[in-house]
Amino acid sequence: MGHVTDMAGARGVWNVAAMAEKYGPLFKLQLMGSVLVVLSDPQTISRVARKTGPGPYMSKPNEVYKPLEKALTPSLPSILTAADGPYWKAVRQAAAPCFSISNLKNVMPLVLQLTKRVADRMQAAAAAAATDANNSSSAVGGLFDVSDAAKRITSDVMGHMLLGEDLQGTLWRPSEYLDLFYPVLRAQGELINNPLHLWQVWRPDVRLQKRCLAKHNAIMDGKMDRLMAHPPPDYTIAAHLLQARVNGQPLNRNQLKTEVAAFMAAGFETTSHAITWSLALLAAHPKVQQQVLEELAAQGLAAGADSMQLRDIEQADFAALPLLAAVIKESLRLCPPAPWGGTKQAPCDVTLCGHTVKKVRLTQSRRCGCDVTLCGHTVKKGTLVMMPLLAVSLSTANYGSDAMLFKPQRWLAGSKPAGTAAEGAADDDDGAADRDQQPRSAAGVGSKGGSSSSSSSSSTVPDPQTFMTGPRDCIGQALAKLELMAVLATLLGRFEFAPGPKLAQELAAAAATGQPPAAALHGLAGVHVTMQPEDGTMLLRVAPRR
Ligand code: HEM
Repeated sequence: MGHVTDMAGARGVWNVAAMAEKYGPLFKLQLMGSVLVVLSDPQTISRVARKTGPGPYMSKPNEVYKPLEKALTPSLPSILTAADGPYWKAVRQAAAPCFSISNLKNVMPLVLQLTKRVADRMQAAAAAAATDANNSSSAVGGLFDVSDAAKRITSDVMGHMLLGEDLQGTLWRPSEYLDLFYPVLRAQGELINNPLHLWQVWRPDVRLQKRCLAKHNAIMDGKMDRLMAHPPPDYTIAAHLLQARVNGQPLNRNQLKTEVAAFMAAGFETTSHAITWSLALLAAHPKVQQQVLEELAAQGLAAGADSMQLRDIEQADFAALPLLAAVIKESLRLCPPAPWGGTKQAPCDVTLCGHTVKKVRLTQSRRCGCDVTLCGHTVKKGTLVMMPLLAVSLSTANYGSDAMLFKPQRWLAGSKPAGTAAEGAADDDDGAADRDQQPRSAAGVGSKGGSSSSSSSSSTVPDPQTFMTGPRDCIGQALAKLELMAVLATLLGRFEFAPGPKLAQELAAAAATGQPPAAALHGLAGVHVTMQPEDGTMLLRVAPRR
């Protein structure tokens, strides 16, 4: 099919998505001596990821996730990377209560406070642009980096939730952690692509990455010193982790450090990109943005003639904002922050999709025991089964010929009568003629059935593949959904968002070649573990709503 490097690098996941489109919902890649099965059918993915249902449960293979452990010394497994077993279970059970509905109620005021700090900053940027005598641009509003702002909000949320610490990102104080995080993430991405990378010490980029990793390690050591000296507040994830027991023993300092780093990274990064991509997609689809505004206004959540009347969103409002929830689902579909999804390993031979995948040896020393059949194909014991979410999202078999179009109304099917204003607006924006409301084989995917126990109302339940399903699903998904709804409602009720110069240029280029706006966003994106703006920024024009 190609070279192994087709899968590596910032664009590798798009190549795998293109292969899935060409070869179907289950195909096999041979990587050196190993066989990798790639799935893009949502039902088969649910079947593989869940513990219940037909067939054996597939565990997470630690060796695949090992490069993610290299950011800290010593490199230890974390909740994110450990294979299913007593260690992972103890950490997961200890942390789970932090994401309960009752605990998240306390997080809502914090999210609002942090978002309003960002709104003040946006207001200032818009005001400065309005009074700037040198501003020759006819475009309305001030330029604002929403990617930077989103990272500041979500990292501050995690600072409080994880350690009870105010990281002051939304006060625009310098943050050593944020400055370092992206070089560290890129170093990890490089490591996944090329495990020899960190030994190539003659390369200046490798030396820089090594320095970043060492500094990141030192920051986490500092956090541990503080944690040991001053026990964190009871509501924090760290406090819960201190209660974890593995075979009767508490986590040692290095295990605790590893978990704190894993929660911090997994908790702030993905959600910040989800906010960024949602705002960028709405900037590129002004009619949908207008519909969202009308939905917010109907609930008293949008600035009108008297902006003093604007009230804060509450969790109880979420159910009355189905279009905003659908916009979030559609953004997570088109720009999944974790586009590689998850990888599992067949514990024995499994049948999937009616195909048989032969017994393999991953390494010289590991021998496989039995075969596994998936969808009628037998996947042999030891085979790695990869479930890249971007391949699920872009598959026309799953979402029809309009899979690349931003159509939030596809998630309203069944819950909204056909022909609502929202549907019309979204269709017009992408010029989509196809009004078929049902996602194809993913029709059941957005339903409550596949979501985890932490999900809230059906209107806010994203496609379960966004957060994976089963025991290794995303532990933080309820927090992520809360942040997305609260941050987006607060910002969209106050500001109008339009493309900044770079996005406008990409959109024009895409339109000139007959490509949809999502292709323009993909053109600006790169995958370094997560899908993020390749240059780290997303400049949009922001103008206060009147
Ligand atoms: C839009 C935001 C988010 C997305 C798209 C997302 C996506 C995912 C995905 C796809 C997985 C499965 C990875 C795999 O199987 O390899 C995962 C796992 C995980 N996520 Fe998230 N996540 C988000 C937000 C969060 C937040 C807010 C937190 C924590 C506060 C979090 C913490 C974790 C952890 C700890 C795991 C590993 C769970 C386990 O294996 O038991 N995530 N996430």
